[in-house]
Amino acid sequence: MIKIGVIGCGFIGSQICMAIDSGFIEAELTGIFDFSGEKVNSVLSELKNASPQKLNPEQLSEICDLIVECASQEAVLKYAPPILSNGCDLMILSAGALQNRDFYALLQKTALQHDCKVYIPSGAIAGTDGLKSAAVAGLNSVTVTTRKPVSGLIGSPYLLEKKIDLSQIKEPILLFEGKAADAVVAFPKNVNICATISLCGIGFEKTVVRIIADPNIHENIHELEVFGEFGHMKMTIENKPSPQNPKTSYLAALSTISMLKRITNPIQIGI
Ligand SMILES: NC(=O)C1=CN([C@@H]2O[C@H](COP(=O)(O)OP(=O)(O)OC[C@H]3O[C@@H](n4cnc5c(N)ncnc54)[C@H](O)[C@@H]3O)[C@@H](O)[C@H]2O)C=CC1
Ligand SMILES: O=C([O-])CC(=O)C(=O)O
Repeated sequence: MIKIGVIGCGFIGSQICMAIDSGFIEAELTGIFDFSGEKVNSVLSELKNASPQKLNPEQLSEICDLIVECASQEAVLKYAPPILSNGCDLMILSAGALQNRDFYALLQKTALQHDCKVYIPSGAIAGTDGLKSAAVAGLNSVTVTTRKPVSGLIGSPYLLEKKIDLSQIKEPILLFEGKAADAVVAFPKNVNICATISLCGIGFEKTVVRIIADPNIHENIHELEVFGEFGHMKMTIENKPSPQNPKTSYLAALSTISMLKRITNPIQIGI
């Protein structure tokens, strides 16, 4: 059975641990890590079957086949290179960290050298299958429009830096319009999907991102619009936010669980 380690015991991490614990993902939950001991203990207290060790990321990578990062972009920057250097596969949720070209190249080189893989689930967006296929023939434009309730945006570096107070807004506001490379830095906990879309399509410099704060919605709504040689694609997804972390959509955890099921199954369906 594949040995899995989890970094980050928040919403997504706890959902993965539960899915392994229940047997829905056929794997061994070998170890977990979070810089909050409270979060680690909270996950441990909910497990019925698995008994993962509390280990740091380097220790995890010595005994696991695959580590799932569901912590933060900083965690990816710090832990991904040593994990891959230990020959351990890595699944990345905080995909915005990959906007740095040198870092992306380092991960690619390290993974190749140590014969391991980096997996990026589709997360809170849909349409990555069609986008990847379409990219083969060439794309003209890719635009992501993200609309979130105010509670899902509060605390973002962009709002703090620009001193934008959303608490009293009554109508939707366009907060950001620009390239994905800047969006994932300005809103590191909100638009990791834009990194995933950039990597599937035309890259961080050409992917256009719009971020709207909408006080009248309760869902995280993402629209993807693509033009290319294949034709035109338009996709809208209305995600329920997780009750534990309003920034994160429930679908992000489900997509990670689905990808882990795929990896642990010898029969592969879809691209
Ligand atoms: N790719 C995608 O589509 C999506 C990606 N995300 C990203 O996935 C990650 C996890 O999301 P959630 O589970 O909702 O977050 P969360 O905030 O519920 O949990 C994150 C956990 O990681 C821990 N953590 C943060 N930085 C750490 C570090 N450097 N070392 C150790 N522990 C650390 C925190 O203490 C917390 O317990 C976030 O970065 C989030 O932005 C979220 C939604 C969609
Ligand atoms: O969960 C979502 O709707 C999107 C999100 O936070 C991210 O991409 O970082």
